[in-house]
Amino acid sequence: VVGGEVARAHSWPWQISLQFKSGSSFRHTCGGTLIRKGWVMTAAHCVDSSRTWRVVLGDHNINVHEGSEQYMSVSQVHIHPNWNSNSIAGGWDIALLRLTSDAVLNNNVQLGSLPPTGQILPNRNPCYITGWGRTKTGGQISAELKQATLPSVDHRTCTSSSWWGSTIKESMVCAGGASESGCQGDSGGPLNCSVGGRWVVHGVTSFVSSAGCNAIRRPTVFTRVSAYIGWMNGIMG
Ligand SMILES: CC(C)c1ccc(NC(=O)[C@@H]2CCCN2C(=O)[C@H](CCCC[NH3+])NC(=O)C(F)(F)F)cc1
Repeated sequence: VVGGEVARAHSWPWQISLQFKSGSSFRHTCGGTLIRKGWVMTAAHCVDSSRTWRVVLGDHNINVHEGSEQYMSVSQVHIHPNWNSNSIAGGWDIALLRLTSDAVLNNNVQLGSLPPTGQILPNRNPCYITGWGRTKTGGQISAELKQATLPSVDHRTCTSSSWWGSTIKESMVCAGGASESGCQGDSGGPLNCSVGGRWVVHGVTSFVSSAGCNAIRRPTVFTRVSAYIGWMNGIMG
């Protein structure tokens, strides 16, 4: 996350760290959202390589064992069937991870709320991106979970020629302001939007400009969760 601030610990208790085994330890690669006790929603581009995954729940500083963490193995990766790893602009950048055991819900670990099918946010709806991604273009990932306000940018603006143009599909959400954005390592994590006084996960962090994370007129692009409710329910049962 570029800009914003370090989140108060466990204030986004559905945020997970997706990590892969590297030698004898695990490395953070993406974010994700706990949506059922046994299911995590993330980005397809995070899991389209065969690795040994683990999901860490209830984390704040990913480099420190704080005692609030739950370490879960992944028994199945369900990547959207239409996902094409050669075309991030094609959309479909969503995946579900089946955990080997159910999370224990508590103050540090809670389920994220999903929007109803088809719900589209009004322009400039208040939203926060959260993640342990890089804190500036080409920088290091953050040890502590960060948050930044990213007002949603409506489709008409985001698809205009001086913005992202036709790269943006109906199944995507743009959000970002001047200096705040997502960055590498935030992929797969939630775009948390305030709707009716409650936090609803409206986006899965998908991509930013290859010219820089907070490039002007290239807001962060998210998979629109409300376009995939049916698919997710079909998988999770
Ligand atoms: C559609 C096309 C014009 C296009 C648009 C944006 C990009 N962006 C990128 O490639 C930048 C640079 C590093 C990774 N990255 C990204 O946007 C990666 C997803 C890459 C998936 C492709 N393998 N996502 C993220 O960094 C983010 F923001 F989600 F955390 C690449 C191509």
